Amino acid sequence: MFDSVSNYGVTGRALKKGIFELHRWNPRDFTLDKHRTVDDRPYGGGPGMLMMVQPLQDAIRAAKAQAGEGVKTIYLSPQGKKFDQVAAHNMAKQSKLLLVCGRYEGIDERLIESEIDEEWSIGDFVLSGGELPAMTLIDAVTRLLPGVLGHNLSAEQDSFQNGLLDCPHYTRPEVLNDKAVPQVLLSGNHAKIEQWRMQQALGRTWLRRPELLTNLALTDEQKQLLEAFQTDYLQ
Ligand SMILES: NC(=O)c1ccc(NCc2ccccc2)nc1
Repeated sequence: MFDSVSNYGVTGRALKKGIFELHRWNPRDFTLDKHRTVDDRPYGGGPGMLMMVQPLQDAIRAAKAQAGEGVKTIYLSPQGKKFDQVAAHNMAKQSKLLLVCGRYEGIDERLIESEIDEEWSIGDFVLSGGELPAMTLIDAVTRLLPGVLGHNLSAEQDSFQNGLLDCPHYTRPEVLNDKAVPQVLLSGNHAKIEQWRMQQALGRTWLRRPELLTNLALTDEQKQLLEAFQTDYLQ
């Protein structure tokens, strides 16, 4: 599964450039029985299985041994803290991250207490494993590492970089399905273009995710731009 972040795109290139390393540890390789069992039954009964403790614990300990000092161990689960761009920025400052991906109904609570530093969730939904959340985290964090994105600028302007949704984007042709590109974008007036983009980001955040605005301290200029957007919209 992790080939998708190691062999393609921004993350694949960053790996190739040596900007980050990715090591995989599969509990199945730490099994001691001939069936290579990695699941186990839950005490108290109930549907589903849990990750069997011994292979997972041994895999985590082997990964920590290889990582050495200063590794932060993260468990991906629906019970974790909600991952967002601020969390991605903080994680990008960590030199070593160990991502534990659960399957089945998860892992023994005692393993979380003894081995996990932080529990994170990428959203309020349940997936069949923690691998896709782990790859989501790898992608979001890697993009923030120096040298990964062509222009660091695009990382800053990335939506959610400044806590706002992104502005709309346009490319060729100038007229598409009878719709023209907003004139300001063809004007070459970069101050006006930047202002228009900020106004669109503010307006779209107000329309689609107003709760994001409550956490932001808008500058006077941003307040004016948003008010103008709202007046126009409510016309
Ligand atoms: N929302 C998420 O980040 C997420 C993480 C993992 C996951 N599935 C694996 C799993 C299920 C139950 C308990 C622990 C792990 N689904 C969603």
